[in-house]
Amino acid sequence: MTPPGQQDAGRSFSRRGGPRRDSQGRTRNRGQSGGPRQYSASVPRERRRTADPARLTAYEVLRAVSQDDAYANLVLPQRIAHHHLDQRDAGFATELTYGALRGQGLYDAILAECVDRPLGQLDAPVLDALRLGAHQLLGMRVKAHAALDSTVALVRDQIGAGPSGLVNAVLRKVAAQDRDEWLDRLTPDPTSESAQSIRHSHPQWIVRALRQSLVTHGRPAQEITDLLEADNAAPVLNLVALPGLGDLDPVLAHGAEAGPLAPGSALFRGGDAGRIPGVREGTVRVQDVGSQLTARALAAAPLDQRDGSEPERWLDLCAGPGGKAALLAALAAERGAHLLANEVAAHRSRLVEQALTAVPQQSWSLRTGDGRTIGEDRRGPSGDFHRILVDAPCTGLGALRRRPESRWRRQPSDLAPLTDLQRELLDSAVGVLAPGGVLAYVACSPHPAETVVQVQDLLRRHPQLELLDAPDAMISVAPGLERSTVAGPEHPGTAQLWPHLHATDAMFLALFRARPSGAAAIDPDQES
Ligand SMILES: C[S@@+](CC[C@H](N)C(=O)[O-])C[C@H]1O[C@@H](n2cnc3c(N)ncnc32)[C@H](O)[C@@H]1O
Repeated sequence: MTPPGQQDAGRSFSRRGGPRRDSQGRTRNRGQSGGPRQYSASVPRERRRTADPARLTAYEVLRAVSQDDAYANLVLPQRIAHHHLDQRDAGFATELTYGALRGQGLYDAILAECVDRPLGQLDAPVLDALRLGAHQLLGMRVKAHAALDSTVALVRDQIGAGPSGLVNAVLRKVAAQDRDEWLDRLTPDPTSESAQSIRHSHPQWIVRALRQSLVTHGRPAQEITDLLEADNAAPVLNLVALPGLGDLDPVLAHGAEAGPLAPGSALFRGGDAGRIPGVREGTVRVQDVGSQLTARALAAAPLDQRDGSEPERWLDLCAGPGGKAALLAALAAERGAHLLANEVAAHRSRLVEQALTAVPQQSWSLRTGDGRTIGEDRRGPSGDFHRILVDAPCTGLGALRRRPESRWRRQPSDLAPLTDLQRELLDSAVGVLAPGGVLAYVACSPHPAETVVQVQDLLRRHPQLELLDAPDAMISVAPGLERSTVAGPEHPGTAQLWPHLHATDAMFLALFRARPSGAAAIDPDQES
């Protein structure tokens, strides 16, 4: 497939029937006549002035991300629709946007070698355009002349003629070496942490945190390379047919394949999710398989000493935007249980409501409020919940492949306030957990401080809790899952999924059960 703009660039290149000459008759274009360069050497002034819509789309998303702190996955579909991109151009714009965002660390390191001033002194729009050019040159199969010509046209069109000469000159330097040559030049010792940070385009503190996470969860430290690579691969769309509501057959007939791990799941590589049968109706939902497994494991975990005379009450304490709530509500509806979905942010609470529209109304209700005050609404023991999900706000280090810009936004200093909030939300949840009820703690992060340390601390603070076997609960809903890949020897009761092993987000799950009143507490240190 010829990338957008590549044919155009080729046409403008040959329109004059041979190399261009300057007013003295000197050849301006040595790239066409068999020299090593593929790009046009024509002066920028003579190039096309308009940006092609696919590249313009990617540029607009990068601008929104760096200027307005926008989320690429939310802005990109809007810009694709605005520019009426067909499927091919939409695919190109998606790869260009996400690739440039994920690869930003590597591309900035390369650009820094090619610019005669610190990158921070470049205008932000120019830097974004350079990143797009660099990704086309080094990360996509776009011919060098097309990458250059189209990026310069984009700059002329969107920023002005002034910086187009700089962009042209810088991208020529970038194009003078291929990706491997750049990697060798920038990282002579490829095994060092700083080299891995550049090679795999992750901030160094995240490389360190992920390596530490692997070791904590019983994985070899060498897997860090696979993990970082998995973060950079475009994720396949994961789908779930809501139990009792969604139908997977038309989804499979539409070109999806059955998901190998989770029941009722499918994987789709064909692009536009909106056209998949059931997605518009909300009975089939886009949801990472790891998320599906954590919700299903909570629903499957055994309660203790319940007589079953009254319907189970379930709580999703941090529900927005509603992915797990929708799956839980559908499971609750099948079992005659009721789910209360709670979310603190009003706009995210509305997203939860939308996510739940396909589920019968009598099976769920919504609360918009701080999860830390949920106990204040409780009136006597009837307010206690039998199954509670605490999918707390976290660093999201486990979902870097799906949120391409997030690795550059997160800071190490984010960790402490997040772990404080996780602890407070967990304590609040324990306060409304019925005796014999099950609490699931989920984090979209493998970071030790957000996972196993939270578990140990919670068990210490609440001796009435026992740790259930989360890997077992997961395997009970996903028989294809190998225990050794989710349970480490030091924390065998907790489950950790990995992008490079399971093709899911790095989701963490711990399950706790409140001992029924009167049952003896056990020393938590012996238990975990
Ligand atoms: C990791 S997300 C939950 C994802 C969700 N379970 C899903 O599957 O779609 C965490 C959510 O917690 C919400 N949140 C943050 N602080 C909260 C609080 N104090 N009480 C309740 N929710 C909170 C955030 O707004 C965010 O929507």
